[in-house]
This record gives sequence, structure tokens and C-alpha cells, in this order.
Amino acid sequence: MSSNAFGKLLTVTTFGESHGPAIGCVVDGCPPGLTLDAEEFRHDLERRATGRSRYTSQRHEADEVEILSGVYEGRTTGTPIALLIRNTNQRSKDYGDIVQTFRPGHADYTYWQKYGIRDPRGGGRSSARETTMRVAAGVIAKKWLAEHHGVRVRGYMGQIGDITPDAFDWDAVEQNPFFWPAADQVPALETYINALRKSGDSVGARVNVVADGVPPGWGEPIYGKLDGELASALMSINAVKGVEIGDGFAAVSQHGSEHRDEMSLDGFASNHAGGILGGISSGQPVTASIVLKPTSSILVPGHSVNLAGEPTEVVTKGRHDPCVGIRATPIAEAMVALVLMDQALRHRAQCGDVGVVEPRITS
Ligand SMILES: C=C(O[C@@H]1CC(C(=O)O)=C[C@@H](OP(=O)(O)O)[C@H]1O)C(=O)O
Repeated sequence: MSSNAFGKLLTVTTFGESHGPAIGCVVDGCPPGLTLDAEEFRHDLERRATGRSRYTSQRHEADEVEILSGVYEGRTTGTPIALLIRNTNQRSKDYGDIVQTFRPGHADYTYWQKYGIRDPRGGGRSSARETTMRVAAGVIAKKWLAEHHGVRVRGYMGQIGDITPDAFDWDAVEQNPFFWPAADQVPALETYINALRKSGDSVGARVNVVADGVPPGWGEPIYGKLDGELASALMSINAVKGVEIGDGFAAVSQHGSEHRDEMSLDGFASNHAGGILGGISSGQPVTASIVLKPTSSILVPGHSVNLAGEPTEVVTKGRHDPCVGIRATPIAEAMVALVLMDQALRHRAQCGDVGVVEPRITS
């Protein structure tokens, strides 16, 4: 399988460059009969898109999905679902200066070393524009998971720079451009991001995802562990530098008596494991976190080298995000949903309709 595809029974292949004519994906393995309309992609694509608030890149793309195949009379047919979004707002001249230089912290240098050729316009294939198609594919997975298993995948921003939420409310998350769970802090975040943008710099962020309703049994126990595949899928998102499942790295200072999630027939007493034990879902909410690095395309001058091997200074022009993490919540949700749907299909393929096995712990 090429590096542009992932999944086993549900596979997703994305294609396209940020400043090419279009981006797209092929979702293969979706069972037949799921109702699907191009309008259903709009909500999540809007949540991810640039130019929808003043705190993100000001590139304005409509992100209109065309369904090219795999859907007949509004229902999936079981054949590959091809989705296409045309790029309409490229401004390739912004990238004139980086044709000859490598932005520090960006993939310019590594793409050059790997391929000996690169599309510098908008970062080409390495652009976060590619994540649009992950979100589109994720819409299908979210819908299938909800309809067939009552699973709901939701995310929120858990930290931006040094700021952490002082309260938690799912309703607040969708009411501000930061996916921030504490409404009272939103004005302070606005001030913070405005100042950051003016300074020409950027900052990192943490995004947390919770999948509720995942039944016990999903995940392959050794090489296809649910947590392993979540980590791989989440780490493949642009700018992600860290992934945690459950308590993640906080486990380093915990004792076994604290970390284990004690059980009774009424439920688990805690969820340090993030809903996964031995690579298999336990029936508790599946929780994952990602950390996204600060955007590397910034106005603060930085040292680099050019194609001639000379020292140079780079200042990135154009329309960039002061914090790529601001738009990452729907992307992380999509990757979690796609992994879960793939694992659900794999569990069904091997174990059939193994239903409730006693004792079943309520979660
Ligand atoms: C286009 C998107 O994000 C882009 C991601 C990006 C980068 O370097 O990753 C750089 C910018 O590209 P451009 O200079 O073409 O505006 C962002 O706008 C998108 O997410 O849809």
C-alpha cells in the first residue's frame, strides 16, 4: 500500500496539492446502503476550513465536495467512493521566494532530499490543505459509526501555548473558533492570538478527542492494536509531534494502584487507559490527545540555506495560521473515526456478530 493510503478493510487514499487544480480522496470498503449526500460534508469541512475566522489563514476556499463515484440514488453502493474538491483560491506568487530556499521547520528540505524535486507552491503535497480530504472521509466514518454502533467522536482544544481550559462544557466547544471548552476564556484567547499574529510568530496546541459508545472488542491485539493505529493515524496529521492515549505520558509518574482502572459490574472507576486495554477497546470512552507544533511558516526571520548551498534568511509571506492547532480538532476527530470504522469492520470480519459476553461491565 502506498504512503498516500491507510486502513485495512476501510481504506482512504488522498491525492492532490495545495495549489494544484483539485484535491481528493478515494474511500474504499464502506459497506453499501449508507445514505450519503454532498451536503453532509459541509459542516465538518467548514469547521476545518481556512478563512472562517480572523484567527486562521485567510485563504478562502468554498470546499465544495463533488461525489464522483460509489453513491447511487443517495446511498453508498459498496464500490469506491471518490470525493473531489477543486482548489479555487491559490496565490502561488507568495511562494516565489521559497522556490530557492528551505523554510526552517517546514518539509521543504526533507521533500527535496527525498525526491530531488518539489512543488513549492503552498507547500505542495506537504500542505495542511491535504487534511481537507481526511475530514471529508471522516464524515463517512462518523456517520457509519453513529448509525451502526451509536458511536460519537468529538474533539476540543485542550491547550494553546501555556493556556489551559478553566472549565469544561461540550456546548461551548462549538461556539467559538478555537474549539475551546470554557466560554469565559474566549476573549482572552482572541487577544492572545491577535497579539501573536501581530508579532509574526506562532504557537503550538493540544487537541483532545473522545469517542463515546465504542463497544468492547475493537482492535487487533498485537500488530493492529487500536491504540497503535490511532497513534499512527493521528501522528500522520501535519504538524503533529506527540500523541497520547488516555493518560499518555502522565503515566510516567503514576503508580499501578492509581493507573489501573478498577472494575465493578456497575462500571470502571476511572479511565486512565483511554478505553483501550491490550490494544482492544474496553467499552469505556476512547480518549486520545495530539500536540501540534507551532506553524513553521512565520514572519519572524530565520536562518536557512538556499539551493546553491549559501546561508540565507527566510521570512515566509502569505496567508498562514498563527496556530495550526486551531483548525485541527475536526481533523483529529476524522482520523479517530476512520480508524474506529476500520477496526469495527475488521472485528466483524473475524469475530462475526459476537454479541454481549458475560460479564459485561457497564461504562
Ligand atoms: C489551504 C489550507 O491551508 C494552508 C496550509 C498551509 C501550509 O503550509 O500547510 C499554508 C497556507 O496555504 P496558502 O498559502 O495557499 O494559503 C494555508 O492556507 C487549508 O487548510 O485548506
